[in-house]
Amino acid sequence: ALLNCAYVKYGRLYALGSRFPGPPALPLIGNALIFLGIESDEFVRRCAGLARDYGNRIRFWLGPQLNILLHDWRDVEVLLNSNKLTVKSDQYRVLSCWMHDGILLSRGRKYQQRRKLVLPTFHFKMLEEFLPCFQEHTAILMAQIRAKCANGKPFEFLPLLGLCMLDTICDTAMGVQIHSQRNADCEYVKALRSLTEILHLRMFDIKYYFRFIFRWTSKAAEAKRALRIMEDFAEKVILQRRKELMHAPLAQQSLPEEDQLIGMKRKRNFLDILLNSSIDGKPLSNTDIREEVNVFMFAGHDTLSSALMFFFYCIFTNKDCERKCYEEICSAFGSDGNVIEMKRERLNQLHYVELCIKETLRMYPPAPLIGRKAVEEVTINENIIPAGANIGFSPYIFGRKSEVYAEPNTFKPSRFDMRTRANSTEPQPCILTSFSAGPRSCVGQKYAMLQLKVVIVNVLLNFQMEYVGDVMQEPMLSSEVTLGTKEPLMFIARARGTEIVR
Ligand code: HEM
Repeated sequence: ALLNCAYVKYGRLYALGSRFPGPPALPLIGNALIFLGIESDEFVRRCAGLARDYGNRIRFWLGPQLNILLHDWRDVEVLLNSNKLTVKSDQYRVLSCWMHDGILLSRGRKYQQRRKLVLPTFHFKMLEEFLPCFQEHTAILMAQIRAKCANGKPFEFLPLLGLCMLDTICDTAMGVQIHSQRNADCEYVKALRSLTEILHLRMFDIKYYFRFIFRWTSKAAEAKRALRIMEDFAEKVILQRRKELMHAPLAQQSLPEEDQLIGMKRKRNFLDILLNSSIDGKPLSNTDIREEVNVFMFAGHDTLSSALMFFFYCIFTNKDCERKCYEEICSAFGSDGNVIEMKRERLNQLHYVELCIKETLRMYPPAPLIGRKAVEEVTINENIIPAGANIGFSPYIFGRKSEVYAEPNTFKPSRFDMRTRANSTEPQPCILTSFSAGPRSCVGQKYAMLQLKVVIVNVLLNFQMEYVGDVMQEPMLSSEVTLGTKEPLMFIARARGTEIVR
């Protein structure tokens, strides 16, 4: 009877899975050894190695779990745009202790409600209101870099960017100033860091993957403690804000709905919007709100710091691009870095900077892997994907495909310039998958673009930097939850118009 059950459950999965090429699998554990105990820098290389050895459609087994990687652009298009493939893959399950049923993980009707709820928070008027907040936290980053200029030594840029993004997302998501740029040792920041690290371990290291094993490890206690700190923090903020909003002047509450969401004069944040929202006529509970706030915190800071670090690496190692970005910024904002009037119309003029951002995201996508689960059998361009299979797609591997991007290892922002692409000989289509696409695309894309531009404008107007490392050798990448590098990327900075002190 057991064999019969196993046959019914896994027979078709196995039969259809075997049609895809992939490394030889061992009984019971499948290909789990490929990922056993690997370091984060190995992960990207192993996935890229699989794609090189077995092509655009690959399968590998993690125990009884079938995983299929798709990198043919026709498959990717179907995968990302399909309404049948919106459920996240099993790997995301480890995030559920933190995100619970928030927009990132939820599915079905709940997901549709959440997406509808969250979208207005990214309305362009709302984003415009965030500009002073972006600028305020970036000004502290400028002071930090200035301090690095003074001692003239190479410094690691990523931690500075990370704390700046953390301060900003906390402020825009919850309206709270945690001042992590001034005090990186605060309990909340440490908890967030430790949790993100453990979650990545859990996603890919088989030692931590299964809950019944993980719960006995020291990491489980560490994660539990970090989660408690963060949940308590968010809960306190929500309660406090709920109380404040209850006492908000009546005049504000009688504003038309659109204005209530985005038009109020005082500084607003995502939390306020969620507190004013309802689903099926019922206001959201504290738990519902906490789930969404957690998603923002998770999705909205490491992605941005990774993108910024690679952006600066790309342009400081491509001096011509740096010069063009600088000139464009000067023509929109003037050349005085001390008096920057941050306006959306000006940021919109930064066409070349935007091309450089896109090109950076192609070469170094902050979210290097995206996963979906086939809950029912689906056909993608004549290939049948069995129900129960995880389908993975890596924007990193895809971004380096020569069939899609000519000279994929060269930083060439013009490839995204639709104004010149009409006469281009480059392969079509030139798509950017770093924010995903289709029904589960990144809702924070516009927020991200604005925030990136604000930091870039400030840094380029105030500083010139040099990358301290071998310009001819691409850095070795590592994949934690977001893409990073094995060795830190070091830079020397000097205030514009002065000499580098060595
Ligand atoms: C450069 C920065 C960013 C990149 C590259 C990025 C990339 C992505 C990607 C690839 C996904 C799809 C994940 C998946 O399908 O599993 C995603 C989803 C998401 N992102 Fe972003 N993101 C960025 C910034 C942000 C920011 C700043 C926020 C919020 C403030 C945000 C909020 C979200 C949310 C809520 C989702 C879930 C959407 C859904 O499932 O419907 N992201 N992001």
